[in-house]
Amino acid sequence: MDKLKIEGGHPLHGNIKVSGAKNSAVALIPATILADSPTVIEGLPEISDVLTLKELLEEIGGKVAIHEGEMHVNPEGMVAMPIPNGRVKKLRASYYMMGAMLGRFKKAVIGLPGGCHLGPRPIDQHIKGFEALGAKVTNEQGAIYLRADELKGARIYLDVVSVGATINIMLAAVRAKGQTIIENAAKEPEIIDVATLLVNMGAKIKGAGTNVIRIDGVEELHGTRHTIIPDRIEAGTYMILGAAAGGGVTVENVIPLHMESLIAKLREMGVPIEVDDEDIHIGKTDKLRAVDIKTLVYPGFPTDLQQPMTTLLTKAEGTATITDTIYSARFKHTDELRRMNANIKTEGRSAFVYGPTNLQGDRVKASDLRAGAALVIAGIMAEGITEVTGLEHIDRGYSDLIDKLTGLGAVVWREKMTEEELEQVKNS
Ligand SMILES: CC(=O)N[C@H]1[C@@H](OP(=O)(O)OP(=O)(O)OC[C@H]2O[C@@H](n3ccc(=O)[nH]c3=O)[C@H](O)[C@@H]2O)O[C@H](CO)[C@@H](O)[C@@H]1O
Ligand SMILES: C=C(OP(=O)(O)O)C(=O)O
Repeated sequence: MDKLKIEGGHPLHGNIKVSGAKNSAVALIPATILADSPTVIEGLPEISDVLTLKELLEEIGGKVAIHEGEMHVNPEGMVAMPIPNGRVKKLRASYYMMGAMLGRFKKAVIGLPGGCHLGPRPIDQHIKGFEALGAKVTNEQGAIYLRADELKGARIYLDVVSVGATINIMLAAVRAKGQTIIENAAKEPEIIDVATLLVNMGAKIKGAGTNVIRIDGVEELHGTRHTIIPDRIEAGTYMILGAAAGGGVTVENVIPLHMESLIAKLREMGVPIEVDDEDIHIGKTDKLRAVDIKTLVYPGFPTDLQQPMTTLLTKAEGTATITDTIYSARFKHTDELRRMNANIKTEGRSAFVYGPTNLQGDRVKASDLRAGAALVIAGIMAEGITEVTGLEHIDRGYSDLIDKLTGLGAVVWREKMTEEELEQVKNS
């Protein structure tokens, strides 16, 4: 196992290019199961979630190759094999195998999904949707069994706005008989990306990106070629990094419309920002103002950027209140930031950051993916050396992290952990 070492205090400048979106990729890859002929997905990020999903497709008989950021999936040999816990536990998005397999085979057996520990992550709305389409869903010894004689379109109202449930129901409904209407659907850009792939495969979907999605089921889908959208959370992470340690950072390969809530908050803090067609330039700032953040469903402020933003707010003048309305327990990063000299209190679903403070390098542990991003930014801002463990979380979502950061002038490298350190991590 590796740890990340960061020598803080070096100002960053230059250009950094965003990769394809993790939260699209993890749904697009299972979606390839629904076609009867090969699909190519272009612009994939080099992250462990993509590799785990490749293995899951192979487990059910798919032929999958990745070459220069392109994934070629031949679904012809796929069968409705049960997928036990092992790999499924490594990521949350393995739940998209449920919708995709149900859509193609009308049955699936899948272990319960894993992913970041952010407090409770129920999948009741996914199951409600599958049942409305005619599937019988049971939970037997830690695995979900889904079976349907046939899937029939239905009107499904989501009790909570959920990205995962919206996509999963869409995956199952595209090959159901008749029309499905998803009401109170999530509107995230990743949903539009998945719908675009499905439509290019021959599906009939209207309204993706609004809160009502209409799907007219079709008998079969064919393979296609699809380019994934840029990762708005990776882009946001580097914009925040630019504001934290930048002497002028340009984030390339961005869809600026996806970044509006973050751009507004950074400007409110006093960060100079210039927006071009596909690039966002973060100017140099010496003084930042504290702002309040409330995470909301898209187009509100994304929960996935709440943790990196907490780090930036340690540098801002005044008190910032951060409220996570999506994941109430997404605050494990604050314990680690406190070790680095941040002044943060948490209460219920809010954190209060009292700034400015100068962060000091320390040994810290990433408890989840975006906590990892928050700690990497903290290490770059801090005085001295920071060591970050828990890299398996960061590797799930940040493509070429070290090369990208070094390209901006950061001093960051990976080192093997000693036996003693491994023992400490095991016991912590
Ligand atoms: C793989 C993927 O795309 N993950 C993203 C997805 O996660 P995830 O799919 O877990 O998030 P959802 O959008 O589905 O969930 C949003 C909220 O609804 C709740 N809920 C969800 C489903 C359900 O059946 N019942 C229920 O109560 C959740 O607990 C959460 O409070 O959206 C989150 C919110 O943007 C992001 O942090 C994750 O990065
Ligand atoms: C929480 C995240 O991922 P996942 O839902 O895959 O755990 C994330 O991308 O921030």
